[in-house]
Order: sequence, then C-alpha cells, then structure tokens
Amino acid sequence: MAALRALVVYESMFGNTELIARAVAEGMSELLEAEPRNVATQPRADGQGYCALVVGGPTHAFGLSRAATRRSAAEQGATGPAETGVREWLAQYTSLAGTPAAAFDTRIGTPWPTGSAARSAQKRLRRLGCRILLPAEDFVVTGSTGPLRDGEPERARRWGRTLAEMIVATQPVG
Ligand SMILES: Cc1cc2nc3c(=O)[nH]c(=O)nc-3n(C[C@H](O)[C@H](O)[C@H](O)COP(=O)(O)O)c2cc1C
Repeated sequence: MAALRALVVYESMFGNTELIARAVAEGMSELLEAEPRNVATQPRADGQGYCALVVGGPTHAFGLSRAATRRSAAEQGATGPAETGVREWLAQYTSLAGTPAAAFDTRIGTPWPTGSAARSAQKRLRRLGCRILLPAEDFVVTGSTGPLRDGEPERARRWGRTLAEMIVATQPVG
C-alpha cells in the first residue's frame, strides 16, 4: 500500500501558528507522512492523493482572519504573508466531500470567550463535506505576538499523533 500522506495547511502572522502546525505534523509523522504548508504557497487539497486535511490559523476578531485583520497584524510588526488566509483558501473549494479533516487555531487565553478560528474553519470544512476527525482545538498564546503558552507545542504534537491514529484506524482494508 502507498504511504499515507496528510496535508497540514496553516496561516501565521507572528509565527506561533506555524510552530503549532509543525508540531502537529511531527506528531502525525509518527504514523504517516504529514506535510506542513503555508497557505500563502497555495497548496491543493484535492487531487493530490492526501488521506486527510488539517487546517490551522490564528484567531482574529473572534474567527478566521480577513485582509483587514492581517493588515492590522502587519502594522503590529507581523512578518507573515498578509495576502491570503485560511478563509480565502477554503473559499476556493465547493466540495471536499468525504475528506477526513480537522481544524486548529492559536488564540489568546482569557477567562472570557475570545472566539475561535478553529471552530470557524471546522464549520467551513463540514460545509464542504469533510468528515471531522477530532473537535476543533485551540492552542494558547500568552499575548498577541506570542509566545505560545508553555507546553502547547508538546500538546499539539500529541493532538497530531491522535489524529494520525484515527486516520490509520479508518483506512479501508484490502
Ligand atoms: C488583528 C488581530 C485580531 C485578534 N483578535 C483576536 C481574538 O478575537 N481573539 C483572540 O483570542 N486572539 C485574537 N488575536 C490574537 C491572535 O490570536 C494571535 O496574534 C495569534 O494567535 C498569533 O498567531 P500567529 O503568530 O500565528 O499569527 C488577534 C490578533 C490580531 C493581530
């Protein structure tokens, strides 16, 4: 059987979501091939033989980023690519029917609700017909520019490993 390959698409303005995406891909790589790709490189989710799609981005204004929030991040010193984000990338698809998928984000940890780009991405993945493997997961930054809260990359790695276990377990036999 050909090796299982999963696509991990991420958006990151200050680098924190990229660190999480790479940790998720590392955890997945314990069981299959996982390719972390910045959304700015316009990876294709369909027709490439991927066994699963994982999508992650920073929470901006309670959800997925928009051009204006990415510009605002750039004004705050972010160096990540601002032209496109997960919202726009997902919008190019009308169907990803049957694709096993999961979403994650980074956001500021506060006791009050701050919204979640992951839940917003998950909703979009569902609408495209994806099969959601694990509930949307939030990873916490200690401030707008980071850094990540202690232990979050390790937690992301474990989350990635769990995702990969689910992908492997649901592969058709024969
Ligand atoms: C314009 C803007 C809006 C933001 N809005 C929110 C928000 O609504 N809730 C939240 O938890 N964090 C918010 N944040 C903090 C981001 O989630 C944080 O910058 C991000 O997790 C860092 O990820 P990155 O390094 O990959 O860009 C916002 C940040 C920016 C720049």
